[in-house]
Amino acid sequence: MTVASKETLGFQAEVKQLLQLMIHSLYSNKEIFLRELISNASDASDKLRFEGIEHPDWYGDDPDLKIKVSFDKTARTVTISDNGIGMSRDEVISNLGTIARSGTKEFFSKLSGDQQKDAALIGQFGVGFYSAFIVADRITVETRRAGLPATDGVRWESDGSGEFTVESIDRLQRGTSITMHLREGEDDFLSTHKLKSIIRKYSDHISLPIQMNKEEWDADKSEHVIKDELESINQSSALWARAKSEITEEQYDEFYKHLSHDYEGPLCYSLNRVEGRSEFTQLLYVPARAPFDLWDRNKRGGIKLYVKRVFIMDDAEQLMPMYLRFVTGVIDSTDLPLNVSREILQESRDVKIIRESSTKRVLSMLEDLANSDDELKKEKYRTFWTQFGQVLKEGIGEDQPNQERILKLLRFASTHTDSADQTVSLAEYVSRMKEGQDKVYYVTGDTFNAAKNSPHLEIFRKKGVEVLLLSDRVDEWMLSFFTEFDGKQMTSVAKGGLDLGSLSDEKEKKDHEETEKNFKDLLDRMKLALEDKVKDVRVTFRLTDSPACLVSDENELSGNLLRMLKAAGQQAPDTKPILEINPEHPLLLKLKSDNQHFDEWTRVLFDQALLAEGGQLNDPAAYVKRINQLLLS
Ligand SMILES: Nc1ncnc2c1ncn2[C@@H]1O[C@H](COP(=O)(O)OP(=O)(O)OP(=O)(O)O)[C@@H](O)[C@H]1O
Repeated sequence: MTVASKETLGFQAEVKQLLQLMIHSLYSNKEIFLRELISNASDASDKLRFEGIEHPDWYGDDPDLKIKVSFDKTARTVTISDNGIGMSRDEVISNLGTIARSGTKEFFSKLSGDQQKDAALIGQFGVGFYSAFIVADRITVETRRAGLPATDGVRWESDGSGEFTVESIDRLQRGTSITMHLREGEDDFLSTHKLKSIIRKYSDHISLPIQMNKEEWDADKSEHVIKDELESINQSSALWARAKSEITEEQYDEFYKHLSHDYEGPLCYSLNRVEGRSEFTQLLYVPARAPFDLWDRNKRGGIKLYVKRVFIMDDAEQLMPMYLRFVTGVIDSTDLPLNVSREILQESRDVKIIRESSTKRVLSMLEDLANSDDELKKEKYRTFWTQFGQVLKEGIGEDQPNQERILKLLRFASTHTDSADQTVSLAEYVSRMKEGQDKVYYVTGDTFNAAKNSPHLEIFRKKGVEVLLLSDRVDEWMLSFFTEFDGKQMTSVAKGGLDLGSLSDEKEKKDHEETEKNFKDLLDRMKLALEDKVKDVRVTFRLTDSPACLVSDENELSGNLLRMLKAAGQQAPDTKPILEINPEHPLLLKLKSDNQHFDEWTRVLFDQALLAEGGQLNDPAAYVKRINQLLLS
């Protein structure tokens, strides 16, 4: 197929929207465009280094990868050039005309129209190439993909208002040149000093040289003149390969932003060189906020793999367990082969060692925050937990060898604070346990309120025994992987017979036996009335205010888990709950002595117990009808 030499195409609707937003909301931080373009140029060089392993001829007579920044005062342009992988015509059209990225839909749905809030969101989404339009009213991109002939060059041009043009050109050198025609009033950028200082501020960590023409004072002309000779502006060594003492906080931060496309700095980081059986460097960051696509299993980011400084792949998922997928960073291995593939990674012994070591590093970083007395670190751990706690919980099932360590990092809502904030650790719970208490009690619910108001908690509140309130979707699943903490059994308050052990005294126990005998008759009749609904009806002493509640048998799935399974379209076993009644409640006392409408009352009690624990009625209309009949009787 022959392509028309010059064609005009429209931007994808989202690009137009993004451009509008960006120009208005990021103006106060406009110099970031340079960081974004240099970051892209660096990625393009990484890609060439990788693809060049198989195609060494692509380097031709231009083997030293570098980035050049220049400006032209007369034409009022700034140009950033690289000799990286470049783009073909098709790549130009899709890369610079659309946004093909996971999380795009979520991003657009979160925009509020409020400039400040949206600016933060855009930053988080990643501003990228299009940020150049903040300072430019026209952009010209000239590029040629490595490996293609000089006649396959492409020129892309746009004023950012809705359309762009693409045409074929001859281009001798491979790689990409981006020329920004500056808007009125942006002449500040036409200065060596200004550009140098922006590069040093944001892009010092870039591992290839970023070069500019030297500028020198010419005594004869009495002015600064620009020479042909080039100089490097940055240190141009991989950040993780530098001595720790030479890396500043800002450089760690900027490198993180380059890796993660986050506009905020990380929560914490850790740089280590591991020597011994396996040799590698790991620079790992925990972000301060969850990305749009945390729950998307195909999300980008994660760990970049390098072998002896050569970039190999993005998102090397073998290097970090799934439950730590929020960690961003670089692993640079000395032992892996350069032509390593994802398949090889899966089986490599070196990769296993790296993964185990990285996992331990991340857990240590988190422990350092979680166990610190420093207010700032404590606050950071709270932030971490709010953003990533639910993901970390997956580790309880996924990473048995580190389960003990992860358990100590868990934080829960609890009746101690009665707040939805998850701040209580298991160790804290244990330290507050009552004299004679030998179990860790918890309740699960669909929502925090369902858990907090569960009738099962009544006796615990009365006796002042703390109960953990669990309402994250992952909780039930997680609980199936650990049965005790610090030798204390994890015990659901909604399962099995309530055994408060030595928390009840002898007299209480005697009274209970007596009551149970007294109610035997009533229980039998209720059981008959609810034959198809329940497994058993029994007396309970766990309730103080509610007339009845449902519990499941010790070895059966809880009502909450059954509902979750059904909601997820999964096969749920057909189990019946146990109805427990409060022998002191007036409704039960009435039922005991009054035979009128016995079956209706019993059904209503059952339905109410189901509603109270967050369940749904099978036949809500029948329930309403029954209540109305009873109200009238
Ligand atoms: N200098 C370049 N050389 C080769 N390809 C490039 C270059 N600059 C951009 N691209 C291509 O254009 C795509 C879009 O760039 P853009 O900056 O908008 O997004 P991104 O780099 O993928 O993510 P972010 O927006 O977070 O920077 C890149 O993914 C890359 O494929």
